[in-house]
Amino acid sequence: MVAKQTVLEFQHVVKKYGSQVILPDLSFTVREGEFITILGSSGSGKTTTLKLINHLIEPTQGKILLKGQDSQALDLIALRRQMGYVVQSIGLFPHMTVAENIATVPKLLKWSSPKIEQRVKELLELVQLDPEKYQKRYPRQLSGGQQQRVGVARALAANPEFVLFDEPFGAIDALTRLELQKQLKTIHQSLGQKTFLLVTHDIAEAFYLGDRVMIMHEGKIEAFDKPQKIIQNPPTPFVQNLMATVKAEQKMWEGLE
Ligand SMILES: Nc1ncnc2c1ncn2[C@@H]1O[C@H](COP(=O)(O)OP(=O)(O)OP(=O)(O)O)[C@@H](O)[C@H]1O
Repeated sequence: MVAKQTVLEFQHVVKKYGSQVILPDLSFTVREGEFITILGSSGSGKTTTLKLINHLIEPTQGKILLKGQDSQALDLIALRRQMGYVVQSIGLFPHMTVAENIATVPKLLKWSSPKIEQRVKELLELVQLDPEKYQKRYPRQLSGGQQQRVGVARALAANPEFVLFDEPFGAIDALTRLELQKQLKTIHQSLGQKTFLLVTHDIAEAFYLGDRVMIMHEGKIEAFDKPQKIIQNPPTPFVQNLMATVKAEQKMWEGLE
């Protein structure tokens, strides 16, 4: 099997706000088509890491390479075009229909109307919303889960190579969340070469979705490996504690059976 190329690399990235060190020294690589989940407690630097990738913020020191190129040297618009971004608050434009929301970036890129219409339909089908039924609705006429599906469709609209998800299902009820997690996994598999990075503090979500899971604590990587490997061999006391919490929770459920 041919090894997949590295598409993202952090080289000794430091992020500080004033004298507060958020990321003391972060290095890691991601390969094309991987689904990476970033798990960590509140304030561990997960969102900061995502924001650095799409240049919402700049590193204090160190380099971020995108497909081998220093991302600071890249044109910001071209860089953002390669990246879809999905956030917890969804951020759909309230005065635009579902179709208009999804079409935002294709319109900026001046795609033709038939091409945009076709893409909107295709994406709504991908996220399992019937285009006939939903494309003319406004966000307020959708449930939270449906809105988040539109958010995913919008992020994928211009066919970006990277999609960044920041707690996309954080505000969604447990049942819908499970459904969306399954769908997202299928979407990632069906798209083939897209690289997904998803931030969460839900352990089950991170381990279910990630080809590799990055566990962060106080701005440092405590583990970055396949879920099974982390479960079998938790590399640090922090990760061991985290795994022990999962086991304790399982026991609690077994006790109820
Ligand atoms: N603009 C800023 N100025 C100063 N400090 C900031 C700024 N943005 C984030 N921080 C701090 O950086 C740290 C990491 O924040 P970050 O949002 O990356 O955490 P997180 O792991 O995503 O947490 P959560 O799960 O709560 O969203 C926090 O202590 C936060 O207060």
